[in-house]
Amino acid sequence: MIEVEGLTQVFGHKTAVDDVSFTVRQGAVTGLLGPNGAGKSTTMRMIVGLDRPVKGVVRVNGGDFRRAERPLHELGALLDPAALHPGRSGRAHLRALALTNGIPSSRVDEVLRLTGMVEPSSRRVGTYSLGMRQRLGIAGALLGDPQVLVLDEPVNGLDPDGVHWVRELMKSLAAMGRTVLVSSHLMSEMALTADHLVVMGRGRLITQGPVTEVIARATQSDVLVRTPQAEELTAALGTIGGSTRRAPDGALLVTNATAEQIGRLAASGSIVLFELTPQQGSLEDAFLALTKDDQEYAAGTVAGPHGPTTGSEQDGARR
Ligand SMILES: Nc1ncnc2c1ncn2[C@@H]1O[C@H](COP(=O)(O)OP(=O)(O)OP(=O)(O)O)[C@@H](O)[C@H]1O
Repeated sequence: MIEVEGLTQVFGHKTAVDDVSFTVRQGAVTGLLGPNGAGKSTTMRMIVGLDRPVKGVVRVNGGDFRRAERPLHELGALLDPAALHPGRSGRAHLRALALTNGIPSSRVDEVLRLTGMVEPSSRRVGTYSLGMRQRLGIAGALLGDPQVLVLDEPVNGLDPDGVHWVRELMKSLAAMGRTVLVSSHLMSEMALTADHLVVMGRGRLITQGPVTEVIARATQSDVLVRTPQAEELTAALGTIGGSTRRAPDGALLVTNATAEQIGRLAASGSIVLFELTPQQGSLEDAFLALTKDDQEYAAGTVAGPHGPTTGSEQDGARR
């Protein structure tokens, strides 16, 4: 378990993380989401003890991870794969890590096999692709077979096979009772992987909770209805405060009424229904709704050959 209480980090005049509190439970994958610059990496760096918060407390399995006797058994982290020594081979990098942490070198071979890195492990890290660095970083995080994993953008640069592998790995670690905190910008991937979410924006906590709850809270849940008696159904729904609009394919999208209410209304009014399907918003819809006021770097749209391109990370839609 990871407990974060009132975590705050300041860089010069910038409050990168502002009084953030959340809990990452064991036995689940928790996704840490937020727009660029939201403070995710800074939060993760404080959790793993790389940076000291100006305020707040982090507890890993109830204690201070920086005082752990066998840190790699307690917590494994993937934070910055670019920070690997380019002149060392992948195997040498892991061996050095293992040696300094009292881990047998047989475990190096195990994690190399687990991450599909046996073949390139004798090559210098400087020759690795981004995806290979990610795999080596994950191998390092797994080296101590830790109870807690903190992975910053682990699927960045991985091919579809690698993305699938990381997803299954995280799920299997959670199923074994481990604590997994992972950040990603890939909402479709997070929707498939995470059980819980922590959403940040501009350094602050926006929301946290089970994925389905976060989506339900942030998106409108319509019910899709197909009926040859759309007008009658719309009128009937009006009596209970429901409203309808047309989907592009002609179906009705009903707001402010549950599938059960619609079914009952239709039955009592002898209205024929061909389909009655609750629609759930996507995680991407929820993310965009939750963070719409917290986009530090909002891009503009390309207006076409005669219009200007507005907004960019450089010209700063910073508010
Ligand atoms: N060492 C640092 N010195 C100064 N500012 C920093 C430093 N590290 C982070 N920041 C700033 O703190 C804010 C949060 O950055 P952080 O990298 O934690 O965000 P993030 O959510 O991980 O973003 P991204 O999704 O783009 O990786 C940003 O405005 C960033 O520029």
